Amino acid sequence: MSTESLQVELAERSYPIHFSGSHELLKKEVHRLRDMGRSVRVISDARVLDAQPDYLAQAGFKDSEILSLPPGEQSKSVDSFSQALSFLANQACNRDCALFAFGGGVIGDLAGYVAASYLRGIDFYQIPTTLLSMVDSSVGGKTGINLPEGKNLVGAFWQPKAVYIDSTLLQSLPPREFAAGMAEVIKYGMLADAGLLSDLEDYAGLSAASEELPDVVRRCCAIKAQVVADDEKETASSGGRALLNLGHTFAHAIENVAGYGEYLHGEAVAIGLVLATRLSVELGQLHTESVERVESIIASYQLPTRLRDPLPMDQLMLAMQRDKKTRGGKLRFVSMKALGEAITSDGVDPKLVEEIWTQA
Ligand SMILES: NC(=O)c1ccc[n+]([C@@H]2O[C@H](COP(=O)([O-])OP(=O)(O)OC[C@H]3O[C@@H](n4cnc5c(N)ncnc54)[C@H](O)[C@@H]3O)[C@@H](O)[C@H]2O)c1
Ligand SMILES: O=C(O)C(=O)C[C@@H](O)[C@H](O)[C@H](O)COP(=O)(O)O
Ligand SMILES: [Zn+2]
Repeated sequence: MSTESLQVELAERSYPIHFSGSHELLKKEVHRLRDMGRSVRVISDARVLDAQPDYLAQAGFKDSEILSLPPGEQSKSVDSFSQALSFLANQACNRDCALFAFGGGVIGDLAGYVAASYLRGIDFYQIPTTLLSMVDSSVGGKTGINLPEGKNLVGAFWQPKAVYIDSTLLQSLPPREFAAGMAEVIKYGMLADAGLLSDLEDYAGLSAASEELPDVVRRCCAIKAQVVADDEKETASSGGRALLNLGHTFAHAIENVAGYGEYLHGEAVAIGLVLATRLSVELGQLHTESVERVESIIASYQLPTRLRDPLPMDQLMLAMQRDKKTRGGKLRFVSMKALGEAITSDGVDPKLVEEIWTQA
């Protein structure tokens, strides 16, 4: 098992993802920035700061440099965005200020978008504290916030300068949040790595204490780093970065229609992965037994495979129309031609999609 850093190769915007010794490396970077006369600020949430009260101080941050927001998806909003910008402006942060995100995907996405926007762009670093943010959201530079009309409808591509992954932070993560992160891990197996998917079947469950976990996290980051390096801004006409969206056209509609926070992002992704598998079967790309296999893997990681209660079809279909992959009013999905090999499928018949929703 390698613990060496990975590099996201993006020419002058390339950056490392650190695994081993990441807390020490973070501390060094904070000192380096201060030695250069630069200021540092952190955006985090109250639950993370409660669960990890000493982590930031030990890395060299002062309390006055930290903005604490309420935990949860509701903080990925225009209001929190505005509050964070005012925090920086009130402290007279200049362009030499470096902003650190200490939290899960909500904090990372929000802080990244703040960094992309404040003074037209300042340096940004990711310190992910959830499994989901370690394997997915801290890497790749998709930043943004939600609107009442749809998930992640506002944002920017803004790459971090470095990502510091310290899996000891997961010791305080609640089991439901750990499971949510596993949904994105399963997604990587389904979209690009059949071997990872069978390993997940063999493990039949993982926790923060599992010896296999660091390797699983690194494998996911390696897939993401490669996909992002090949298609940073999701502009490939087929395949490319859009493949990381497997299950998400369904998932984002669920999150939006049920109300943000009702389903965790990972829980919605888990249901979306089952629906994307069903869609692939209906499109003639996968064997029907794949549905049972995917459901069984997802359930073995304590994730839902179905909606708790039905959601209104018209609202789900409307939310899907706002998906960023939609082109010329036509729905574009990520499907699979094999478990472990995703593809993009254009112009999927909305009637078929409605039929798939009835099985959610
Ligand atoms: N930018 C991307 O590429 C990308 C990828 C995947 C998901 N996302 C986004 O990420 C978000 C979901 O992220 P998430 O699942 O990390 O949720 P989150 O950021 O809401 O964190 C989950 C919860 O766990 C708590 N928490 C975090 N770390 C903790 C720790 N170490 N100990 C104790 N509690 C801790 C938080 O306070 C929060 O209540 C969604 O908004 C999703 O859209 C973005
Ligand atoms: O990094 C990507 O690209 C992804 O699609 C990763 C997803 O897990 C993530 O949820 C992302 O935020 C979705 O992006 P969106 O463009 O569909 O909003
Ligand atoms: Zn996701």
